[in-house]
Amino acid sequence: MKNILNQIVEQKRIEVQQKKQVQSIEYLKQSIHFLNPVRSAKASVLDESKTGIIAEFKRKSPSKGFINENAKVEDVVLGYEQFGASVVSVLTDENFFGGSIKDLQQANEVLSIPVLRKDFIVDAYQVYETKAIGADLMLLIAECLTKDEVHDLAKLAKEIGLEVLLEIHSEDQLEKVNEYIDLIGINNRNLKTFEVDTEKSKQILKQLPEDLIKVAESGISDPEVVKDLKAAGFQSFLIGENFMKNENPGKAFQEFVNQL
Ligand SMILES: O=C(O)c1ccccc1NCC(=O)[C@H](O)[C@H](O)COP(=O)(O)O
Repeated sequence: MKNILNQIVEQKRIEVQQKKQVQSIEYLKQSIHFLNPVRSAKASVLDESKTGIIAEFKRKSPSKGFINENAKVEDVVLGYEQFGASVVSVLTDENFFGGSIKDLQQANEVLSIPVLRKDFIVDAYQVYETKAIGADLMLLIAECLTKDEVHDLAKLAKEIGLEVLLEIHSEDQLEKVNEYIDLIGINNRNLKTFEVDTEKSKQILKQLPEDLIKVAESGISDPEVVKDLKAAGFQSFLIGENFMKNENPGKAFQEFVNQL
């Protein structure tokens, strides 16, 4: 049986082919020449006046269904920034996460901190698109890409001025790390069972390359876990649902940060 990631990627490939019919890759390439340089996520995570948290705007998910369907992007992300988020992550996948490119553009317009495009990138077209919509960094998921694909997509991203977060689910995926990766994330969520185990991040931590920013991802809902992961050596924490499940995610973020 296909796991959820296989299903998402299959759908994503169809989507990308459809997009190419509407707007050519050549058009996208031309449209990125006049864009501003990126706001560095690496620098923002290392900035000690901030929390190291990558706070996510997430309307729904395959594991939880609707979390906060009608949340207003600007209100949420400005709350995140005001109370010390280092980066804001915006899901742009529509089918499985209820996100959109418009959500990312709206976030980008009001934020000073870097914006991560959270999607399932499998084609160079999406890398140009990520730059064209104004994101500062993009996610690559090792589980759904070959070593060569990770290399080529990350290299292209760097050439056009994007930073790259590579997400891994297990130690054997570390062989896909290359010189174009800026941040490495360990996803605590098992994509077959949706169970989260925040201890998983710690188990792989010691084997991560020294020079990369280390991000613990998914299932974090307790400030004590952040403290523990920080003491273990993580510099950054990607958190979505725990904030988004509240009516006022920005306020939930503030209360969480006050406990750190
Ligand atoms: O969130 C899911 O259910 C999910 C399912 C399949 C693939 C990816 C999924 N999530 C993407 C993410 O990486 C999370 O949104 C992110 O790490 C934040 O996680 P959380 O704090 O648990 O919302």
